[in-house]
Amino acid sequence: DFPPGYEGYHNLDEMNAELDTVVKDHPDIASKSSIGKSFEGRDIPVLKISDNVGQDEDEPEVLFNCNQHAREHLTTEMCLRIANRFTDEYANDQAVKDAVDNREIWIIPVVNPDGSSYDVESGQFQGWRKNRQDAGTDLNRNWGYKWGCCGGSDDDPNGETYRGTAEWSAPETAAMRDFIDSRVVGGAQQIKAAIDWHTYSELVLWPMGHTSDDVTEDMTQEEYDRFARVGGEMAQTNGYTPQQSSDLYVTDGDSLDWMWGQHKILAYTFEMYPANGGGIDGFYPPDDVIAKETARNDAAVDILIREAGA
Ligand SMILES: NS(=O)(=O)N[C@@H](Cc1ccccc1)C(=O)O
Ligand SMILES: [Ca+2]
Ligand SMILES: [Ca+2]
Ligand SMILES: [Ca+2]
Ligand SMILES: [Zn+2]
Repeated sequence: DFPPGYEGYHNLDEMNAELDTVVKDHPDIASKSSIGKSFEGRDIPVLKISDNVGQDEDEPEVLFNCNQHAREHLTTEMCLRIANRFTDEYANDQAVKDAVDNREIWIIPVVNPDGSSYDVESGQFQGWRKNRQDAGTDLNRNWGYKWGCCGGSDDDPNGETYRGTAEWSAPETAAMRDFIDSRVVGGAQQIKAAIDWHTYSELVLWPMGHTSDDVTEDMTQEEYDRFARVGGEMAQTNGYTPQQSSDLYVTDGDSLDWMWGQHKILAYTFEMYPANGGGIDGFYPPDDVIAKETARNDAAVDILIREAGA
């Protein structure tokens, strides 16, 4: 479990219990299911929030996914903040009610349950990033858009950005693919916008990651400009720095390139608090920052949900 000073973070059992409580307290607007299993056989839960939650309604869909990278535990707290806010506030916040009544919101708090569990189970942080398949695959280099194309990942299994043996070789990314693919209804992808949450550096990132070019075969100038405009709006509200993800460094097989390249989902990564933390310690802020550093993103989340209907 998490060490002393970190009790406020949810381990896997606590995360699942939290989702169950949300559904129990709000059965008409929340439901829980699984998108599949991790390498070690753990469920990867997904929460759906919407009016008439048991129906697939013709409403723009939005995806928030967290904890692709095991040690980035603050992101799980971000996903749980979204889950709680859009259910608890439904009755008394008109903006929240409008969002829930006119969107279908999907929340995946832990994409990498094996890695996340391994990172804390000894009671001492392991600084682990990858999944727990063999020497570990970096899930954010294993997605299937131009996988391994561009020097943005490692072919050494011991490397921190090891891309895996093939695109989708990690069960966790394959489960994400299958879930997102399943949201194509009548030939149209229903998920219009997404945030893939990471830590740390306080950045709002948009595709493409595999090249530093703004315009590519899969991104027009207009589409790039929309990413930048909305990214700038969101960064305005949380004080993060907005930029193309490749401005940070080139990546291939990352989530954003596939979500946009394959499905034209307006997909961002938020790198959360701290701005800089001096190496490994930056991944482990004490639990007394959770409330502030998750609420800090409420307005950006609202912008993304609005934008899904644009
Ligand atoms: N969270 S992080 O420190 O690993 N940074 C991310 C940054 C990132 C996120 C999304 C697309 C490209 C790059 C990474 O996967 O390297
Ligand atoms: Ca609905
Ligand atoms: Ca729908
Ligand atoms: Ca509705
Ligand atoms: Zn990350």
